[in-house]
Amino acid sequence: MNYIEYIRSLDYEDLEKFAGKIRNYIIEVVSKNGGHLASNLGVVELTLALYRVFDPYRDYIIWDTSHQTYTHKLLTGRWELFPTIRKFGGLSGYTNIFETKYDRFGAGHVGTAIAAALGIEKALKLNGENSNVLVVIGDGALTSGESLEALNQIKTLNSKIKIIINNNSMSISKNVGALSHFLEKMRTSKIYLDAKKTMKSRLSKGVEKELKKLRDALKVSLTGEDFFESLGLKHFGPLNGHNLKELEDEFKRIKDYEYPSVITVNTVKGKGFEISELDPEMYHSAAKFDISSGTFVKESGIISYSEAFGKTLAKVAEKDEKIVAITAAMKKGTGLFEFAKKFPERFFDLGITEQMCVTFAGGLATLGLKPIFAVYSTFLQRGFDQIIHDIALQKLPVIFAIDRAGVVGEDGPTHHGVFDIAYMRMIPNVKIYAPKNIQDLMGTLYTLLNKELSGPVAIRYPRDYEFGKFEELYDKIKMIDLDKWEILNFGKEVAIVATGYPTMGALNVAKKNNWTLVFARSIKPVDEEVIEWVFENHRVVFSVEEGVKAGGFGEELLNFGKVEILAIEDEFVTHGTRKQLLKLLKLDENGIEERIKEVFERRSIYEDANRIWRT
Ligand SMILES: Cc1ncc(C[n+]2csc(CCOP(=O)(O)OP(=O)(O)O)c2C)c(N)n1
Ligand SMILES: CC(=O)[C@@H](O)[C@H](O)COP(=O)(O)O
Ligand SMILES: [Mg+2]
Repeated sequence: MNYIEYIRSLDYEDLEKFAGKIRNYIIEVVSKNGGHLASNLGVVELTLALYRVFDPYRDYIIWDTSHQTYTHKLLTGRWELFPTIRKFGGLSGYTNIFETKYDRFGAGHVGTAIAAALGIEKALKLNGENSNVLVVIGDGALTSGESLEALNQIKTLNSKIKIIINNNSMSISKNVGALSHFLEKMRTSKIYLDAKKTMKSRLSKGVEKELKKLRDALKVSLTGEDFFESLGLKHFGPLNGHNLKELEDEFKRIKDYEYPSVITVNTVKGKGFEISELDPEMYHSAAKFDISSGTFVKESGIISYSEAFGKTLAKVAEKDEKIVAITAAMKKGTGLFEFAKKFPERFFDLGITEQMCVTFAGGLATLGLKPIFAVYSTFLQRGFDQIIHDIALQKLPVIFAIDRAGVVGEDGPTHHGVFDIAYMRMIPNVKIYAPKNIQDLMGTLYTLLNKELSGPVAIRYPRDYEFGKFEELYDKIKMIDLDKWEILNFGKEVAIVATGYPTMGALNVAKKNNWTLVFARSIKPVDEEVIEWVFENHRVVFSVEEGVKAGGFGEELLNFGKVEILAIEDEFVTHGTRKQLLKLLKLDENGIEERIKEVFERRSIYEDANRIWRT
């Protein structure tokens, strides 16, 4: 069925009913699979109106971040497959050019759409093609550096793109920063909206030009100088993002507009499902939930790495006023909730500005504060230059709490945190630690916060959890000799040197097979005494890490002897549960054992043959 033709055939009453049907379908599927519920519920009408006026099969509609593209997916040929979304082998939770070419540009990270759209528009022009190029971007994503860089070039590039701002005043948490205040004023200015309505109804067609002038002046007087117009874009709206007719009328009006334009659309994040409307932050990236109560389906008695990190930080910070925490719009995900509540003056949510967060932390560190930037591994990729140029070069004692290190699960390849060992390890002056479990993460953090640091430090930990209670774990917390590797099992022939999350699985394998297991909490520096002992006393040495092989921990060990590296090969990892992916990568217990036995057998056959040949 061609849903684009179908939605165009409906009158507004039926279209509204269809919007309801889409909402129910999204709620039903997300309740089973998890996903970006609130963001998607907010853009149902926006997507319908947009696709009645513009053509997703002909025009180029680029969705920023693309976590809000479920309606787009449903309308562009994926209705039946939708229940597979985010599941292993199923649809991606984001736009993906390998899924369909009507996902015009893949994303997952914030702020890429305007730049991509400008490139696409230029390419179309150079190819002699003529299609509309549009961007749909959230108010949160709009504030990221890359969006602002691209906005700044629109006029110079003679672009005609149309940018639709989905203005719901939310990033994941409340949106922050001056631009968000500007949008918020636009959104809530009842006077503006009312005045606009009155003017429209009172003035005749002939004075429309005057009306527009008046409207612009009014906009400026209420919100300050119009940010977008000062960049050379025409600014329309704000529109009611849940009024299909209002949206459609305005989209039609600007369809053939010859200038670059911005249309602000006010939406309610979580719209149409009371539970998510009331708490859009909780249902931004929702786990599976019970539809009637909204309760998340999760095991009881568990604690996540993020939670343990955040609670430990908040506790230690009670006694140390120098500790300050930074997030790039990820307060909830990184577990900084408690810290933010307890120490608002020492907590900084700088919006989606990973680069800035790194340098900001550097500034804090120069004057003796103890900054800790809690950030997902995949998003810290944005701050790579800043880590080198602003932090490491100057040996500034900034702690990078790298959450979601390793495979993250259902978010897939845009979000897996598999590159941080490689991108941090290559930088001089940086120390990197990878705890083996939650107790160890707490001890590592506690130690780092209680000692004098000589330069930047990273701790990496996964999107995972364990059974346990924070208070009990905190009672057992102790200072750790961080750079000392620990031999957790003494065995024969084979030695496994493991770092981070896979260590505990590897330990079971080692015990079962009477092999040596060394836990390398410190990826950098290497404990040279222990690694030399390992090579002197074992026939085959394996390294295990949850990260890419190229530039990873195993490669560091190659400087000391021959190592069989168990890590992620040179490929992007798909989406699925963390368990499924670790199995796929052979980094779970069975996989580690299987690979070691395979290599060990191969090596033994080779060595035996060699011996026979020599005698
Ligand atoms: C570079 C980067 N940093 C952080 C994130 C995490 N993140 C995903 S969506 C989002 C909020 C986006 O807000 P907005 O664009 O307003 O979309 P909404 O969900 O409100 O519709 C954030 C911070 C990301 N995807 N990419
Ligand atoms: C779209 C995005 O980048 C975030 O919403 C991300 O999906 C959150 O991931 P967690 O669920 O791991 O916090
Ligand atoms: Mg938003």
